[in-house]
Amino acid sequence: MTSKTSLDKSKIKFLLLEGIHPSALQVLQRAGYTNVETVSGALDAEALQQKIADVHFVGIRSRTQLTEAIFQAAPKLVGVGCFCIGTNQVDLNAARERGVVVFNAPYSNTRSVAELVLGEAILLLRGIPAKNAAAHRGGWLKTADNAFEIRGKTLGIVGYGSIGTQLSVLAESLGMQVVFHDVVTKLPLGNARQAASLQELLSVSDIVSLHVPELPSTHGMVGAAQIAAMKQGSILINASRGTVVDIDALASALTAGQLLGAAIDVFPVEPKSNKDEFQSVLRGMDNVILTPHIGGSTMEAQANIGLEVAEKLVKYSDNGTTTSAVNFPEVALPEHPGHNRILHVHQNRPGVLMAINQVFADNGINVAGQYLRTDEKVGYVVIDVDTQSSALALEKLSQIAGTIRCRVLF
Ligand SMILES: NC(=O)c1ccc[n+]([C@@H]2O[C@H](COP(=O)([O-])OP(=O)(O)OC[C@H]3O[C@@H](n4cnc5c(N)ncnc54)[C@H](O)[C@@H]3O)[C@@H](O)[C@H]2O)c1
Ligand SMILES: O=C(O)CC[C@@H](O)C(=O)O
Repeated sequence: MTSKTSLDKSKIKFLLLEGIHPSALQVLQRAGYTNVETVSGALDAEALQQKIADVHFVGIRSRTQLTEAIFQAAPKLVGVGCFCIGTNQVDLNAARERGVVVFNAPYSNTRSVAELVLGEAILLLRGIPAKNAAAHRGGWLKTADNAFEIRGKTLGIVGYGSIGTQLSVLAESLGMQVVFHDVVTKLPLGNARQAASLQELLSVSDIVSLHVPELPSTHGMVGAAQIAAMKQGSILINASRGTVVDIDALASALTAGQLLGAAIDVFPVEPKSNKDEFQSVLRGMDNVILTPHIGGSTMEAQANIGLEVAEKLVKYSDNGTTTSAVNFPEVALPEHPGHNRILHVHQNRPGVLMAINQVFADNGINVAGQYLRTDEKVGYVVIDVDTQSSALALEKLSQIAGTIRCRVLF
């Protein structure tokens, strides 16, 4: 599979889905990319397959599934921007094998999630969701029964990464004790401590909050057995991914009164748009805060994400830099004044690099700069050449066996 692109900016097409913040559009336009289509929601597979056929860069959030079939339908695609943290909605291998670079925003919404979780913990400890629901129906639940301060309570954080650590610091500032569980040994912040196991965390925590990525190993990691191991009267919060918690098991534990309450922001199946009905066995439970996957949805976070990811796409499109790509060899490149830059993505197997260099020797093309990074599957070579040599070099490099994609930047 070989393809070539060497387009001026007005011909490079961007498709931004799922209501990505206008800050992204501004970055693209400032950088000279005017061919940008924005769509407020996600597209279903069929509509996306049609629309993506002539697109070079696509921007998505968590609702758009970029599957192998979608990549097959996108011969011109060179880059994906996930305007969020999670990249589980993208088949990262399918992208890499086609030379499509995927970027995300690993930090911009972490504070928003941490703040939401803390707010929910306070509200649930006081029984506010149920009191609020009752008041809306004309009820008056004035009681201190089962209402607690957050001070002195133990917060169990599962997944001590960017969000988990922020939450840890904020929780301690409120006087909480923090215990965390992670598959990696992590430096505890403040007075937090790493639990010996998930089991231990569940057994000591008043509130358990989940912050792991969607992975095969996190699928169903909180099921009936783990919920049963939680303290009587404790609280479960999930703002990670819907596949992490067995919702039926959670509903049973809430009905049985084992848990005081829960806050769930992410679900195994989420509505495709704001017009579709949300279905869950948790609907109607007054001690459960249900939110529509908005942990990271604040104006601040979305504006920052728009800037961050759009800048990464622009940088890759302008000069080939792949720094912080989630599926691709990372190369930080200088500018290339006075030269054309060729980007060559190839299968990482013996002989390809030699063939690349042979092209320059055989054709008398002087190399002004060369940069290489590989991973186990893919090699990414960037070569700066004299402007008059780039067409010939592009033609010859594109013919090398093992070439996935070759294009030139002016
Ligand atoms: N609700 C929202 O709107 C929202 C917003 C942002 C992120 N998220 C989700 O939250 C997740 C976490 O975000 P982050 O930025 O903190 O990610 P991160 O990668 O910084 O941290 C994840 C942590 O989980 C740990 N981990 C992985 N597998 C584990 C396992 N099986 N058991 C225990 N720990 C495990 C990792 O070692 C890492 O420390 C994201 O992947 C995303 O899915 C949701
Ligand atoms: O904005 C979204 O759709 C996803 C937000 C969040 O889950 C993330 O992964 O950053």
